[in-house]
Amino acid sequence: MDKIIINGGQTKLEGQVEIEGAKNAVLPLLAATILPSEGETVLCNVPILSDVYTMNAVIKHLNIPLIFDEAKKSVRTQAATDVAIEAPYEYVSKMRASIVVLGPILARNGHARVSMPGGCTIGSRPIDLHIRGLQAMGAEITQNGGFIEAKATELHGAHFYMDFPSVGATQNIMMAATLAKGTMVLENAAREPEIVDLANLLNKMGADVKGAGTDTIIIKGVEKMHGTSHSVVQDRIEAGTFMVAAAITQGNVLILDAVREHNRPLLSKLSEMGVAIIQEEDGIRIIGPDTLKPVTVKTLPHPGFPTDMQAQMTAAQAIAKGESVMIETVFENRFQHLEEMRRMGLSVDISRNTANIQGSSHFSGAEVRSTDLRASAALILLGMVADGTTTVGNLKHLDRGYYKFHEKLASLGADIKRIHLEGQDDV
Ligand SMILES: CC(=O)N[C@H]1[C@@H](OP(=O)(O)OP(=O)(O)OC[C@H]2O[C@@H](n3ccc(=O)[nH]c3=O)[C@H](O)[C@@H]2O)O[C@H](CO)[C@@H](O)[C@@H]1O
Ligand SMILES: C=C(OP(=O)(O)O)C(=O)O
Repeated sequence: MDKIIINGGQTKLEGQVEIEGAKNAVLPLLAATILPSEGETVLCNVPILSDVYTMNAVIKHLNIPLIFDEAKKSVRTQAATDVAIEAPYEYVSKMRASIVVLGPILARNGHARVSMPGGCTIGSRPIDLHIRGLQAMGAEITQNGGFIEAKATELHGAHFYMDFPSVGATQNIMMAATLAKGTMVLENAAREPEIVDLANLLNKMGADVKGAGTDTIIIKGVEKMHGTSHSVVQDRIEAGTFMVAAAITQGNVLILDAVREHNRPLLSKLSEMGVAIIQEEDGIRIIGPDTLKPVTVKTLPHPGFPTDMQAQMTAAQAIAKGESVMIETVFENRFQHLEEMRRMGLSVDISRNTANIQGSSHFSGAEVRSTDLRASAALILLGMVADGTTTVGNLKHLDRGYYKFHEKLASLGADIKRIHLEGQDDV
């Protein structure tokens, strides 16, 4: 078991930080390597994360030769002629995003079996929209023994309206439609930058996808697809996490190559809090003020405020002068970090999906435990401004989405280290 130990209170982060390729982009990009029937695919700027190893294992299990060169941060796959049909529980239970292999396996084989993803600590993770979209394209879907099984003699295009712009359902339907007969029109589609990145890869592979990044995506089916090369888009959530880190420590940090367009809602809220945001040639500089102003934030699908930045933003609201409000509309159970933050002195009232946070200039270090991926980052952030020592445990969540997080913070001046305790496992 590992723990992160932070001596906080005095830190003012300074310097510049490099951001990895996006976890939430690379996972569907890896799933897309199922689609080509010829050639090699090379993905560059691949982040070194436990979720990437899990998705690599799924792809290899499907008979697709894959090499992950960590030194070059690249993944190479060879198109397979005999793609297997099943993604077992072993992988899907580790990572719900593995459900995005359903559409591509079905497109290649006319038959796919994927273990049901189930819920997770941040809320239930239903896949009704994935299923209804594939059914609209002619797939027959059954659920049995914890598996979802999809069969289609021939997938065809259709009009499908999603009553919520689900990221995963958009990706699954897009990928299934690339090799279908005719034209698929997907309305109220998710608009995240990671959707655009997937569409770009699919088009380089020979697919015909238009409109990604808008709420209507049109996919014209093609006969076959081929390998290509592609660089993964930058992780806007990792970039956003470092923006908040600079903002709360009265820091001055250049987030290298950060894309303003991808982080517009966060930058707008940070600016409302009094943070200086300067666009430079090499990235975006964030300068934290002496005192942050309180803000009301509501999470929404892109281009609204991302739920994946909610926990980190509450660390900023916690130290703002006055009362802030956080409304979480995407996942029903994503406030567990606030309970841990109470151990450090946070005063918060939580009622259903709304947290009223009383800002304070005094927090004290404590032993806390991360409950999910972004909770782990948020606790580390608050640990940097709390007096004394904060110890953050259960880091398996952090390792799903952040590469060398403590080393990057240390290089900006934080007093932070990671220790390994023999013989004790995360639970
Ligand atoms: C690997 C990845 O990219 N993960 C991201 C992706 O997750 P993911 O793709 O799972 O998120 P979705 O956009 O699908 O889910 C958002 C909401 O829609 C609901 N829903 C979803 C599908 C469905 O068939 N039915 C349904 O009701 C979910 O319960 C949830 O309340 O987008 C989320 C929302 O931005 C992010 O927090 C995750 O980091
Ligand atoms: C919730 C997240 O990821 P996932 O969908 O992979 O659980 C996240 O990245 O914050």
